[in-house]
Amino acid sequence: MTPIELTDGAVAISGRPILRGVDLRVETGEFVALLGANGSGKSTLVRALTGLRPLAHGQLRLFGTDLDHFDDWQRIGYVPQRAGATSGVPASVWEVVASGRLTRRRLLRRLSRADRAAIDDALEVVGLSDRRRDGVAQLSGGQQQRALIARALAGEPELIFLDEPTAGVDVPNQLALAEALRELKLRGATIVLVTHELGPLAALVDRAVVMRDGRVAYDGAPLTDHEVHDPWLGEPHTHHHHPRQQRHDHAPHVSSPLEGSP
Ligand SMILES: Nc1ncnc2c1ncn2[C@@H]1O[C@H](COP(=O)(O)OP(=O)(O)OP(=O)(O)O)[C@@H](O)[C@H]1O
Repeated sequence: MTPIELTDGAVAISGRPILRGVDLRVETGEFVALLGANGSGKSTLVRALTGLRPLAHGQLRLFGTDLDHFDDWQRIGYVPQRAGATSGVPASVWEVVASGRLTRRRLLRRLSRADRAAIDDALEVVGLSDRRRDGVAQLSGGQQQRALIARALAGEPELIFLDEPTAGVDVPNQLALAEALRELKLRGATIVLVTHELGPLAALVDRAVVMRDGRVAYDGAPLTDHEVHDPWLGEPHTHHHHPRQQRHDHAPHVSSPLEGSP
């Protein structure tokens, strides 16, 4: 089942059009980077794709089911932008990660062995096993970000959205994050990641979707930062072909960071 199929999606906030004519299809196991300038609509698109922001127009299907009928939310993980996410929460790292297991647990049941194993595994993947007893407030910003990612991973989602996970994160933490995402990708997860700059994540990304003024301006092979700013992208692409086709078309001309990798 195709994880995401958005057709002609539009979002308006307080009557102002924010997204228009957005077509986005993401296949199982794809790692898609959502790029674009501040205010271009990346976060709004992710909120629309997770059902948090209603569509004014268009159709969204998640895992083959129309959003109106979709109720399998445990298949989806969402790591929102970090600002304020953990402020004032006197929880331990383990508790934060364990909270991500809630959607899989029956209310008022004790944690099962499977729950505990998933929590341990998530901590391991993001490299925070040794910090499990610490309060989240004791962690650096980058480590807090990893704890939030582990929380999403504890639910064992098949499709995961991450909004700016590397913003304000130092290089060692970016590398740890890239490691965690590589592991997720190896396990077959579908990943949609919002970012300004790919940095160490570039090698993992299969496809770049560049937003501009609430529309998809480019959908295809990942570009280097230099190419994203090239004048030939000045005219928004009208996005007629299938992304795979487009990626193929571009492959010979684009020095993608992926070329030559498996
Ligand atoms: N809750 C809101 N109320 C009013 N306007 C909003 C709201 N959320 C987003 N917008 C507007 O929608 C547009 C797109 O915002 P969005 O956050 O989706 O962009 P973005 O590409 O994610 O940018 P950033 O990188 O700054 O997060 C912006 O003009 C923003 O001001």
